This record gives sequence, structure tokens and C-alpha cells, in this order.
Amino acid sequence: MTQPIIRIEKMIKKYELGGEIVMALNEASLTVQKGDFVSIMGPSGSGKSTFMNMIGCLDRPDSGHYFLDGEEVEKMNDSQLAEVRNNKIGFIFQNFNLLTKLTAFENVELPLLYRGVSTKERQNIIYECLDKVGLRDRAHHLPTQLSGGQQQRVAIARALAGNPPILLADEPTGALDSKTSKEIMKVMQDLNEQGHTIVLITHDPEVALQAKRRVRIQDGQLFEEKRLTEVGGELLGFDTIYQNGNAQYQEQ
Ligand SMILES: Nc1ncnc2c1ncn2[C@@H]1O[C@H](COP(=O)(O)OP(=O)(O)OP(=O)(O)O)[C@@H](O)[C@H]1O
Repeated sequence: MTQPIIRIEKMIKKYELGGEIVMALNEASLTVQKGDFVSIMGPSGSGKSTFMNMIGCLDRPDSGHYFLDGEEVEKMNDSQLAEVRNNKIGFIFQNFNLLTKLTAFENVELPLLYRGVSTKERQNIIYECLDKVGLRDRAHHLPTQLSGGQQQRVAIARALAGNPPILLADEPTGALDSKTSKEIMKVMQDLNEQGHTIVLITHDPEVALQAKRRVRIQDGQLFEEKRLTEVGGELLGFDTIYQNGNAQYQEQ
């Protein structure tokens, strides 16, 4: 059996708020295999952003274990964590975070400049990433000259520039209308088919449905949801599998 790319076991993260303890993550567990496309869905305050920060190594939990591509994250020092953030994970956010005075090409170029990639190699990578999101013909447009969906595609291309094995998307369709949201989910599905592992956080059931796996987060715990299909494979819906809060995919 292959080693999972993400293995999180019984992660706890507490916050103190006005003298009260909030269990943002309460023994949250999740296993993600290479090539998975997982959506994590839950109501406001259920722990989505906290969990995303942990998967992305942007914050540290109080306890629990996190193995990223077999390496134990809690044993890493700050510079090793920064290395992981730069090389293993591509971040895609709801609000695109593009620099408005730079063209699409230049926005995608930023992480490559940071890494000291040569001019010729940069050009090849940038066009390759823009091709993946279907935006080569808009390479020299400013973000203000692009639609919301096109801006999100530039942000996805930028996340792809470092060729990270994992794409971590936090509400990537939150700022988009439903038509554009579908378009972005199609881009994510295509990237998944090309081999990228995707973990997507959303509060939108329509978006969550489009992932291969759906995990629900509630009160800081994760639950796998089982696909319910009828003869012919048509999707009828999902049913939650309660397994001590451990979201562990099993082929049905
Ligand atoms: N820095 C903090 N200090 C105190 N409490 C916090 C902090 N960050 C999060 N929390 C609490 O932890 C719980 C989980 O918050 P989190 O932001 O992860 O939820 P969420 O599912 O992302 O919510 P939303 O969909 O509204 O963004 C909430 O009860 C929240 O109030």
C-alpha cells in the first residue's frame, strides 16, 4: 500500500476566548492519498480555517500528529516548515491575492523569481501553468482587465508554478458567481486528473459534491461521507460514516 501524502491523527487546537476554552480542532483525523481530491465542508465556526492552517503548516496544533509525505511535521523547525510551505503546497485563496499592477504573467512569475529560476526556464514554466488553467491568451493582461474567474485561474497558475504535489484551496469559489464557480471546479478536476492532490475547503455543498471524496467537519472533528449511488453509478447523495471522527477513505 502506498504511503499517504497527508496523515493527520487526533489533532487538537484550543483557543482561549474571554476566559472560555474553544476546541477549534477536537481530535481531528484525516488521511489523504496521492491523487485524491477531497472537499472539507462544514458550517461557520466548525474549524475549517483552523484545519486549513494546520494542513498548510501555517500554524502549529497543541497536540496530535501530522505526517506530510512521510515526514513528521511537528519535528520540523521554522525554516523546514517554510521549505514545506514553498515546495510541497500550493495555496489558493478565496480572494485571489493578486498584485494589481502586475500582469497575469508577472503574478505567476513571482514565486519563480523568489526561487531564483533562470529567465528562460521561468518563461517555460509560466506558459505551462497558464496553459493548464486555459489562460495563455490573457498572459499580458492586468488583473483588473480579467473576470473574477480568470483572476482565480491566475491565482491557481501561480500556485502551480512551484509544481507542488498538493494544492490547498480555501473557499476558492467563495467570491465567484455560480457559473464561474463551476468553471473553476472544472479547472480543479482537470488538475486532479493531471495528478495533483487537491484538498478544498468550502461551505458550499454544490462545490463539495464535485470532489471525489467529501469530508464533513463539525465541532472540530472530521467525518468521511460515503457516496450513495444507484445501479448505473448515478450519484444520489452522501451518508456520513461515523468512525471515531477518523476521516479515512475506504473503497466501497
Ligand atoms: N484566534 C482565535 N482566537 C479565539 N478563537 C478562535 C480563533 N480562531 C478561531 N477561533 C474559534 O475556533 C472555532 C473554529 O474557527 P474557524 O475559523 O476554524 O472556523 P471556520 O469553520 O473556518 O468558520 P468560518 O466558516 O466562519 O470561517 C470558532 O469557534 C472560532 O471562534
